[in-house]
Amino acid sequence: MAKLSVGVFCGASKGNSPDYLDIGHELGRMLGVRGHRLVYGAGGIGVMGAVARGVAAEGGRILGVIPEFLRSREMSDELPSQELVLTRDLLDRKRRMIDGADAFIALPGGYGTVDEVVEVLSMAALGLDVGPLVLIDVAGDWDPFLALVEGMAERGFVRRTDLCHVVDRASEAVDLVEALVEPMVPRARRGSEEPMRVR
Ligand SMILES: C/C(=C\CNc1ncnc2c1ncn2[C@@H]1O[C@H](COP(=O)(O)O)[C@@H](O)[C@H]1O)CO
Repeated sequence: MAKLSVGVFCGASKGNSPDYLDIGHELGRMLGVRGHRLVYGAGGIGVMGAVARGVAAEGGRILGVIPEFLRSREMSDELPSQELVLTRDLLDRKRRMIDGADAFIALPGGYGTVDEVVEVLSMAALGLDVGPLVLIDVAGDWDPFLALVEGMAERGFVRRTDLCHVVDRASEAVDLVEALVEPMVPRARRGSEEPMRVR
């Protein structure tokens, strides 16, 4: 199996149940064990931090991408060692993460997570070059979002409602991205900024 760069979108908050941090950490561990590189928003807090620490616990590789203005707010003391790209703003971060990943896994989160998920879905809907997207559902988290998409389709505003996959376990998500990316030619890495190492 080729080693992938997997973009993970998830909350900078920890949610209202320990399950969110647990599944984030488990996802990170799975990525590390399978030798995939985590591409994420460089957070040391919330579910983002749990995913990164999971990867680090298995000695995995991490690329963090964060706008300068979020560094002090989201990078925290518990941030594991990683390569870091600093971006001008959130839009630049999103572009860099999407261009730098072969596939995407989204855990529950807030506005930032939904923004990133919608970006990938709308790119796929337009036929642009973007990796497959798998959503991990912990407690019905994605149901309202999926209902919104179904509703838009029923009203004739969305043509495809099959542009992402939903699973409820970290291992299923990793299995699925491996299966979805394997038949494809790996995407060319874009972006020219040299990452710096932190910690
Ligand atoms: C403000 C802009 C766009 C819409 N909002 C966001 N876009 C991208 N990233 C965001 C946005 N709001 C928060 N974030 C960051 O995403 C990460 C996860 O956030 P969550 O809300 O906890 O899911 C975290 O790093 C947030 O800071 C203009 O481009």
